[in-house]
Amino acid sequence: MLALEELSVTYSLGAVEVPAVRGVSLELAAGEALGLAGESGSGKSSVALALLRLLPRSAVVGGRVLLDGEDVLTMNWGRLRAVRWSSASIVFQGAQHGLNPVRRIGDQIAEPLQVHKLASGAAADARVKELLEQVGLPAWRARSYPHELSGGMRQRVMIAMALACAPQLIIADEPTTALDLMVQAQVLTLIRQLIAEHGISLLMISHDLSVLADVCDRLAVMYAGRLVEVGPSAGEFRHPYSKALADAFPTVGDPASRLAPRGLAGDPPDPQRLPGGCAFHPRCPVAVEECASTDVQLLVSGDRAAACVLVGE
Ligand SMILES: Nc1ncnc2c1ncn2[C@@H]1O[C@H](COP(=O)(O)OP(=O)(O)OP(=O)(O)O)[C@@H](O)[C@H]1O
Repeated sequence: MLALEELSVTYSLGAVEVPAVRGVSLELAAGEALGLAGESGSGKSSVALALLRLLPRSAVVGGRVLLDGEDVLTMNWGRLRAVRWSSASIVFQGAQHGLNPVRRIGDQIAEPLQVHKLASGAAADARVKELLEQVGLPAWRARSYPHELSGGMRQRVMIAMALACAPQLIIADEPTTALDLMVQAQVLTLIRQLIAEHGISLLMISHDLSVLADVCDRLAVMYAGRLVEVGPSAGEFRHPYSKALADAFPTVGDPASRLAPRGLAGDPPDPQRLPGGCAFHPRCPVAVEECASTDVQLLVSGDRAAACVLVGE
């Protein structure tokens, strides 16, 4: 249903070029949930923004984004407007910034319905109530303003908006990062239920692999703008970076794992000064000489692909 082919994003800041995404190829089947993981600055949000063409045209320097076979990057504005919300919608990190503080919740949820001429008047009101109930909020909340809701409730409203036009794909960028742990668990359960009930595909982005593994069928791990591993959520990671990232977070449902010492030494590289060879090699606990010179591509073996000279075919 969704295919990214060699997607590349480079931000130009005057004379400075920041290569944020470097040749990312990924596929997402109908009804599948795919998690995109990586540390801050690895390029995850740039992928999400490029997907719905929410970046300046000059930033997407290469590749294709095929949604049901149609390239989002080259479609005309009319078609793009139709695709946004109704084929694919996005739930951003930090819901409080996504809602208009001076408009009632119900009016904001109804807006995509009206723009896409799917419902207006009483029919839109009825759909808003239905959507609020689907995300676990009482229908009377349609009359509330964003400041009258908690962070978790506002994130539920964002999810209701994303569902409004019954899209095939929802992109959720760190949907629970700004929430406390209890509310985070509730929102994750809600996302899981909704995608299963409505057969929606999900691209969920997070730095937290344990959260992604809890919701998604497959995981893709990014480092310095590249994919370093793609494979099923169940099963062992092969790339040393994915392993280190997985070790950096406690496992959902395993309280003992919270007590173990965790962390990943060093910092991600500056995109303007990427190390030669594998970009992870200066931090890699198992790097060999070859890693400094070999820029290895993703190698598929079984149901998993990893970009590491030590993993092999
Ligand atoms: N508008 C921009 N102009 C210039 N550089 C940018 C811009 N947006 C992102 N970058 C840079 O691109 C790289 C990738 O950023 P991006 O936000 O996509 O990563 P991320 O993995 O989503 O990180 P986070 O989890 O912190 O959002 C970073 O080096 C970032 O500083």
